[in-house]
Amino acid sequence: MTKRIVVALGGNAILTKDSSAEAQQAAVLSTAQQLTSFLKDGDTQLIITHGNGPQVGNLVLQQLSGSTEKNPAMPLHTVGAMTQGEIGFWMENALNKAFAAKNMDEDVATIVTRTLVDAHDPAFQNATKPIGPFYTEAEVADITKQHPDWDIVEDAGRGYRRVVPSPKPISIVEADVIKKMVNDGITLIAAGGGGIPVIKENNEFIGVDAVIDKDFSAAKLAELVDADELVVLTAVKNIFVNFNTPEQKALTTVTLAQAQEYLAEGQFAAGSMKPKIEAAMSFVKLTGKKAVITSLDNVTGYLEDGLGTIIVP
Ligand SMILES: Nc1ncnc2c1ncn2[C@@H]1O[C@H](COP(=O)(O)OP(=O)(O)O)[C@@H](O)[C@H]1O
Ligand SMILES: NC(=O)OP(=O)(O)O
Repeated sequence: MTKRIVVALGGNAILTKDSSAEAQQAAVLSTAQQLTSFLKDGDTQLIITHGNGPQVGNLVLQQLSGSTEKNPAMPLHTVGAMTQGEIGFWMENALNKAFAAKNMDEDVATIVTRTLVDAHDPAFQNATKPIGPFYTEAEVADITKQHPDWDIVEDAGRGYRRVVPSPKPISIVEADVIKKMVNDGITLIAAGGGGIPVIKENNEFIGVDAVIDKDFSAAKLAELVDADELVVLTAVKNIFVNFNTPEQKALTTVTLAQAQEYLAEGQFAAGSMKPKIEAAMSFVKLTGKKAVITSLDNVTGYLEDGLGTIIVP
């Protein structure tokens, strides 16, 4: 029976250290090589979604640095759309190459995707999503002078970053089109960067300035396209309780009830593992299907031996 999988790619799938186009394309190629394993059985449909935090923030900076009255900087939602094109292009090339190397004949495409959000989502009053580069404490003073309207916060001990609002996805506008395309056998890159945030007014979609968390959009997309599995690929093979302590313990199969307990205990860091587990849990709760959180380099380990953290009803 055909299986439909939505994969959410973490930051390390695209950007390691070097932000150049060459380095990001090299990272995307190595990601694509791992992803081909999902299609080995010839009976799986794959929808790939990815983050855009570093890219959208960097592109906003480039927009601002060259902006003039005749050539104004584009708003954040439109810059988000640009990153879907940018990363989708890299991913298409990489998948073509990776499939060809394995003599696999797969069509690939990217769909510029809009994600519906609530104009009254409280997230618009409280910026939480880090985008763009990291700044040192000394650089923050300078950046704040240049951009007094920006919110800048410390990001998990790694430096300071600009944060923007990150409303929760209500729906994915292109969900039905995506379903049709995967049913036609196309490996699809969709809802990149969490999707372009839009609100609906008088039957029209209007872009709003925010960056949606790709793990939440992936879960919403997986729910709307009736996916059999949601697979969140990040930098760790398993999620842990007592993470980074001597009592650290890897989680293998976890029920929703257990995951809820760990969440309530504060086992998962906000802004990193917490949104992933929340997104995974929401998919499992709403669909009764399973969600997986593991690393990119464990794709084969998961597919062949069930390794990773698997969340079940
Ligand atoms: N309880 C936990 N178990 C495993 N990893 C955790 C936990 N809490 C925080 N993390 C961190 O969360 C990271 C994943 O979040 P992040 O780097 O934001 O994801 P992304 O892959 O989407 O870029 C892991 O690499 C790990 O460093
Ligand atoms: N949009 C989004 O969630 O991007 P990152 O995963 O890169 O933060």
